[in-house]
Amino acid sequence: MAQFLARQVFPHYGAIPRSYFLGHHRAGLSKMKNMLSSIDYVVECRDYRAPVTSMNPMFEEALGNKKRIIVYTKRDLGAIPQSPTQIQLEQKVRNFDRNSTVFFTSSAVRADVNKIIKHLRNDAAAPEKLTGCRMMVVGMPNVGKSTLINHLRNHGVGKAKALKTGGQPGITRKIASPVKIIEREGGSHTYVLDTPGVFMPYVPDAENMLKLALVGCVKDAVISPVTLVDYLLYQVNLHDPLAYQRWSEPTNEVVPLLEGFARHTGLLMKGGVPNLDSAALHFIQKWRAGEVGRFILDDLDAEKRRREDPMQTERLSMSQALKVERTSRKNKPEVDDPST
Ligand SMILES: Nc1nc2c(ncn2[C@@H]2O[C@H](COP(=O)(O)OP(=O)(O)OP(=O)(O)O)[C@@H](O)[C@H]2O)c(=O)[nH]1
Repeated sequence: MAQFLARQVFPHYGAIPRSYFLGHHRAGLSKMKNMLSSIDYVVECRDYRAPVTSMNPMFEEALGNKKRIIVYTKRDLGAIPQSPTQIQLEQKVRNFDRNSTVFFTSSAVRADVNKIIKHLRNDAAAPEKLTGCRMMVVGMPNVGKSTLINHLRNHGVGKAKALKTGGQPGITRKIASPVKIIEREGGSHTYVLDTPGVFMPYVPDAENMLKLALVGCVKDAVISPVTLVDYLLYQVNLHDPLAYQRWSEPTNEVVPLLEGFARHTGLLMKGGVPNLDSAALHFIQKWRAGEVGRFILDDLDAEKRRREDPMQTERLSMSQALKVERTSRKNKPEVDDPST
């Protein structure tokens, strides 16, 4: 067989929607801002598999200078534990966030969650306040905020799950009641509020929209699953073209890959025709479960170069982003909220 050459550029960015800013995102963000005066501490969650792209600049503006930690969730899905790749990429991410305290967690790994509890025991105390310390967990939809709070509560005060979690974005729609995660003698306990995931009003770069959809920040119905798998295939091939060898030999063509996958997994329609949409959704789920390679979607070296170039560092401000979103809504039929 001729040597396989992976695509170095993804060629299909054409018709990707750039917005997924739903009513409960807007309302959640505004409520967070209004509540800020009663909040002592912010935990910002980002997805480990898209550490740069899953950072929502809206939070920078909305949450101001509150004391904060950053937690990169779903660590188990972004690299092999303890591998040199994991160590290197975490170092690079830490370098981006030099002024913040940063954690990388797999919710199921006790040691990861305990490190956060240990830090918060010292750092998130408010002994002068009768109400204790009130923290808010924020982040893009589906990054694992509620799951993290459930684990903090379990490891912190030994109590069972308090919040509903799920594989699609939008499970938490309103700011929840405070959940106690640390108990202290004298009553200055630490409480956490869960918040609805908030997407950005406008994503200028179509590739970032594909990354956010792949990691699950966007509902699966918003972008065609075959397009998403095509982008995923481009990414998998850059990392390890043998990661899908159970279903296909290395290829840059999404349709033969999905046909092979559908045949192996029985996703066939009448007459044995492969069901490509269904195969695409299942293939994405396999990747999200860590079964098609564990790697991150962001190119951290390119991001470093971008940050070092002062001409490129400018980001859209909140009002600019909202303006672009309003204009694109006027020009196009609005993206429905498929979850309502
Ligand atoms: N593999 C893995 N899955 C995780 C981890 N943390 C969360 N998840 C899964 O990610 C999905 C989303 O988790 P949630 O806690 O509901 O996410 P959320 O940020 O609260 O979501 P919204 O309600 O949309 O704001 C669930 O299926 C979790 O089981 C993790 O560290 N590793």
